[in-house]
Amino acid sequence: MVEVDPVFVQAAEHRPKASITIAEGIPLIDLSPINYQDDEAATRLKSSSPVWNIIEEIGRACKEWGFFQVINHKVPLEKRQRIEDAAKKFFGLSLEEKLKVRRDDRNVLGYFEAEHTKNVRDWKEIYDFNVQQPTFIPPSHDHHHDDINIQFHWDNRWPLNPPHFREACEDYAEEVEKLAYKLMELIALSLGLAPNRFRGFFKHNTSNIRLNHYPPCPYPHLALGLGRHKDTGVLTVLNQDDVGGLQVRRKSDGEWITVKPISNSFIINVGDMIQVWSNDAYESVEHRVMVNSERDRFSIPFFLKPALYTDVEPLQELINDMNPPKYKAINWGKFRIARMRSNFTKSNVENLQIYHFKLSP
Ligand SMILES: O=C(O)CCC(=O)C(=O)O
Ligand SMILES: [Fe+2]
Repeated sequence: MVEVDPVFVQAAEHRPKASITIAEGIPLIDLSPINYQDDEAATRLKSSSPVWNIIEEIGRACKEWGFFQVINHKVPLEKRQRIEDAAKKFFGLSLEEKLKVRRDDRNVLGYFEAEHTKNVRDWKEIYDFNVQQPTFIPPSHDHHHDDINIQFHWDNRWPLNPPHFREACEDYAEEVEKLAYKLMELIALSLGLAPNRFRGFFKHNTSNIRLNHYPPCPYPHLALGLGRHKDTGVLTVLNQDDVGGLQVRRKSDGEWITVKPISNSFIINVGDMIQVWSNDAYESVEHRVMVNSERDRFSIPFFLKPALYTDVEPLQELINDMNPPKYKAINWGKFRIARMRSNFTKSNVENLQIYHFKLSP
């Protein structure tokens, strides 16, 4: 009998059910008609009808699910395989080796094995790196050395092993970032906005990639690889392997639905900041990760995030007398840092959420 470490045990209502529901409904979108990789001209959208069909499908998926999957996305398979391989090799190193690049209470990037979500420890180990260098930009223009400016740093910590780890990570990041910007154009169009409406928010972006490793767990009925949460950023582009375990909370009935892995696809989900920009037209949806007792699972999310100094608020074009703004401005830097703090330790208070910024009706 394996002794259960109580730090990992989920409250009864948050444990996975014995019977799982596989998602039929998560829309699968074929991006074949979108040729953003070819040349300069192709990066501008051609408004052919197949492209408009995709825009419509994306709009519907964002409204009904907050999630969709894409195939024929043009991220080269070889780059994807290289980072997957690098992740496996990195997590296969000794703990002592991995701890050399462990994140600490000043620098939030690197390896971490003790993350908590909603105050319960996740059954996983992770490695985070930021996509843009230099990664530290003061969250406000007024250069005050207040709490926020001095508490955290974002400096990538690259391990010496495996060899070419950094290169594999950076090459993949470049590709997946292009896909994320293209998806943001499509999302903008689906909201009736100019395709480049969001682009300016990412000049000094704080986007990051996370390598997740969920080892086999002796009590998968009690623990979760990653507890229920919503992604705080703008958009997530997730690469999951063939093991499965991601569950999405279906908006129509609140049921947890397992997302079936499809090879060489990406799972896309709307983050909190799209919810605010779109004034709740598109909502960020809860999801979680189940573990199993037999197989290691690996996943690689790319989190698209704005510059720290960005004030995120409902977009002018989307609000009017009939649809007044539902949120006051959220400073991304402050929001992110408040959430970062809560990831480090167990605490009794709920962490900061976008609904704390809701304006009363
Ligand atoms: O591992 C997964 O499938 C999901 C990961 C995730 O939701 C996250 O890291 O925010
Ligand atoms: Fe997530």
